Amino acid sequence: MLKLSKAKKVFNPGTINQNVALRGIDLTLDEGEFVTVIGGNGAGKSTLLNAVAGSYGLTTGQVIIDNQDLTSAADHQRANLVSRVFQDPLQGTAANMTIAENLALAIKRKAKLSLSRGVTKKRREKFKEELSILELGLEDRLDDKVGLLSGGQRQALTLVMATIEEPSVLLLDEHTAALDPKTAEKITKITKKLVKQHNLTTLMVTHDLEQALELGSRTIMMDNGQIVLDVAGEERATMTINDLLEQFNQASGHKITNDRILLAQ
Ligand SMILES: Nc1ncnc2c1ncn2[C@@H]1O[C@H](COP(=O)(O)OP(=O)(O)OP(=O)(O)O)[C@@H](O)[C@H]1O
Repeated sequence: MLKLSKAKKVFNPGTINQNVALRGIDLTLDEGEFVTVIGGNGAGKSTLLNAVAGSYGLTTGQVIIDNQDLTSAADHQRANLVSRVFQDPLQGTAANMTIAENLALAIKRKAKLSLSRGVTKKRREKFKEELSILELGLEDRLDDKVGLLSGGQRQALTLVMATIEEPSVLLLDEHTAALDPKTAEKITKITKKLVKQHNLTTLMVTHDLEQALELGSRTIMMDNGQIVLDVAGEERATMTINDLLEQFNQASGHKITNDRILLAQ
């Protein structure tokens, strides 16, 4: 469960560069709920994820995960609860380590075991099992260096690393944006499978409106540091991209300005 309560973030307060990035966000994700987040440039999407991850503190308001108030906890203190996958497929994995060693590191973060103890026979079986979900054949390449993998394979591995220990909250930060369309589609499918398999509470920022409606069960749109639209259920299930853009225009009073969304249309 994730709950943001009256979350406000002001950058450079009291200076000429003061910028209110979040204007009192109230957002609750139930256990296992998968919410997609869209919005224009500078709407506050990254700031929202950063606030959950603890990359920086909120100016006011609260972040609650599994009924624990983590508002003042730093990112390393939230590492056991929050996993995040970034846009760059090279960011989440260590190129000069093997697939098995990378996965062992992901487990070690929680188990506090040494790396050598991390790659046990039993764990190799678990890694194989997890990797087979991807249907990329990585389960047969446990001892290959990650640097040998393609961008898409690395992002798929990053997703397994982020989900294998079943974090309380999974944050996906435009994690398919840097991939070619075909690979992005594969990673989208893998995301769906892994989130379902582990029943993860997930918040995903995307500029791909089709993906925003395809994944998860609820979509929120942000504008100027606020949630201006929150759709789920039957309404969302029958929604087209045009409907979504139209509703955004009505709710925000202007057309969406996001270079990447516009390029993708
Ligand atoms: N570290 C920072 N210092 C000062 N201002 C910041 C900082 N990070 C973000 N901002 C400002 O906060 C606002 C929200 O930014 P944020 O990056 O969250 O938007 P976004 O919705 O992710 O946009 P985009 O889609 O363009 O990446 C913007 O006005 C941005 O300039």
